[in-house]
Amino acid sequence: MTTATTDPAPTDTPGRTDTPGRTEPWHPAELERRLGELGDARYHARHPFNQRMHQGLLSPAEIRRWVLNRFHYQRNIPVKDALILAKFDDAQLRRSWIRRIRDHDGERAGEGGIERWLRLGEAVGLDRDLLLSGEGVLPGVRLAVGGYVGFCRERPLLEAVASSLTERFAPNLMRTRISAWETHYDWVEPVGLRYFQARVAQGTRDGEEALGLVHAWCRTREDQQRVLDAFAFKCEVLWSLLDAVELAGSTDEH
Ligand SMILES: O=C(O)c1cc(C(=O)O)c2c(n1)C(=O)C(=O)c1cc(C(=O)O)[nH]c1-2
Repeated sequence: MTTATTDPAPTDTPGRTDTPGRTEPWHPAELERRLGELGDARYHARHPFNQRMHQGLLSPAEIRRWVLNRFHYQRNIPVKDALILAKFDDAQLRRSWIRRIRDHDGERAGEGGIERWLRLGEAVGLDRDLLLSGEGVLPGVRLAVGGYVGFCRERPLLEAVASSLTERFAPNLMRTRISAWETHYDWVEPVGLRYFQARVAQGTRDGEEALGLVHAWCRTREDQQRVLDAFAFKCEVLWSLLDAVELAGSTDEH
């Protein structure tokens, strides 16, 4: 963690003021333990759809439905990161956070995570124009993604940053996913896996950065509880997205 060595607490972080009756924060390790416990129980790695994906039980139509719907999440990540960026009043932190937008949008057309996801689409047999059109995105997926973007727009900086802490769990899930796809879905062209391969390092770095900021900003146990609540909310976003994708399968032929 290179950032947040001074006092970058934004004005919306309540710990800066003398709130009567505020509770001393937990040790950072205790906050991390609680995040870990929540993640173990509620991160979408445990969702039945992901479990079936890892066991090789998804049909090509289900894989395609997931890729198409997850594209709606992917294209909104830089939007929510721009909303978070606008809340920072510190140049160094903005400089660091803006990297997330570059990771997804690339430096120029044809690069970056969104492009890699479009190639994943092609690798599973989906035309990039279809993904870009937004056609076929399920209502529940729109609601879940809209909920995440809205949360980052409306909530204070501490909570918006904390909602990205699920990324600390993503690298392990990516490793499991890559190996499951190589084993069970060999009809997918390997170039499609590049998105997941790149996210292992990006997710690790982004998750650690967000954790460092959260530790630096939490002055009270109430702040830390807000972090846990934001994290739980984000777990629900990811879970709801997969619920919608899973449910659509019960009415589709595949
Ligand atoms: O495929 C996944 O399971 C997964 C999970 C997450 C996550 O846990 O938030 C992200 C991603 N992927 C991802 O690709 C990504 O770019 C990303 C950004 C963020 C975020 O909250 O800022 N989460 C995630």
